[in-house]
Amino acid sequence: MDEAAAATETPPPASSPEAAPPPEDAPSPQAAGEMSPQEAGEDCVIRTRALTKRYRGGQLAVDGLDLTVPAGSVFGFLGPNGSGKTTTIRMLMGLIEPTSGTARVLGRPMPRHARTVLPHVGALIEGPALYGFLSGRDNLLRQDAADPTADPRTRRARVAAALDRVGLAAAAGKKARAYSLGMKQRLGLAAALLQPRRLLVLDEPTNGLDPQGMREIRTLVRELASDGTTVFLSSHLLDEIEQVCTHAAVMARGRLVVQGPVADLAAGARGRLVVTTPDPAEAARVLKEQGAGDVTADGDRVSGEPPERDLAEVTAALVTAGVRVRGLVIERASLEDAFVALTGEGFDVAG
Ligand SMILES: Nc1ncnc2c1ncn2[C@@H]1O[C@H](COP(=O)(O)OP(=O)(O)OP(=O)(O)O)[C@@H](O)[C@H]1O
Repeated sequence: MDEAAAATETPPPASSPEAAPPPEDAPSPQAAGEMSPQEAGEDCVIRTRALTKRYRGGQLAVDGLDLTVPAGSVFGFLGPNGSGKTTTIRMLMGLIEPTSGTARVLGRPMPRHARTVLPHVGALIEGPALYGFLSGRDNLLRQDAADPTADPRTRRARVAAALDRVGLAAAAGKKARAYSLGMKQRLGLAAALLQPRRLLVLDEPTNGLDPQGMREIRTLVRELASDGTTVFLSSHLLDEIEQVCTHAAVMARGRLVVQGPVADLAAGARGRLVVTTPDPAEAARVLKEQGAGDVTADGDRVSGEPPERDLAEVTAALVTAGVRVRGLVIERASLEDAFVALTGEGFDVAG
């Protein structure tokens, strides 16, 4: 934990107000192997090439990552614990240096352009740093005061608006140590929203929250995205990504497994044929005979990989064999199915 522990978790504020970085990078001396602005793509909010991080202890945490996050997307960065998500986010935010490869955020190379990029990025990384003895409002006032790009004249109004946005207006005067975990997460989000942002980077924003708290954060993420902010959100929860994200990248053991629109990723995996019947043993036999793969029976539910042939034939074969069919459907593949199909392993690795 040496290097990361030494780094601040909150991105360093810029030391002088600077204009929004244009997507086309100003001509600047570029290191060999760095992307040209054209390559970076104007509509990409985050783009990495062969991004790699090996920690001092020798752990290869991120291995040759090529990530492309389109502008306006809610991008889910998905992977089991230890797959390299936080390490990637730390590199994107300029908190740690990559071992090799490049990362561009808002069209600019990081960490070199951190001072111009970070004022346009709201980040919530590994839980917000809060002063327990201060109220939620005072925490935000203090954070805003530490940001040289923030206008002090509008500070109170912006803090009030951010608290309102995350549903903490009524609890604004309460000491942060009395906040629930969900309220602390929301306060962290409010801190990320003190200024208009082009990109929000949220590392496991629903971690440790109860289902209600998770729903609230998800709703908030959707609202923020509908305002045009690109949201990059890491999670180890597949259904969370399916519910809230337009795009996703799947990581496993430091490597990118797949990325793209969520609908396409799930469609890449075939659904399962599910037969509901009081005759599961006979149904399983017929399904296997008809070419279904990986047939399993659970109570009155028999499922398998759909065979190539017409389902009408499968249904007829079941009926001919005397199987009483109550239902026969193809269940839509989930992102989890896609993950399992792509990696050949379950999702709860090292959970
Ligand atoms: N500071 C560090 N020093 C050495 N190894 C580290 C450090 N931080 C993380 N690692 C290792 O790098 C790998 C990737 O960790 P990382 O935290 O990036 O994964 P993650 O996908 O974010 O997982 P989690 O959800 O558990 O945070 C893990 O094997 C982890 O043990």
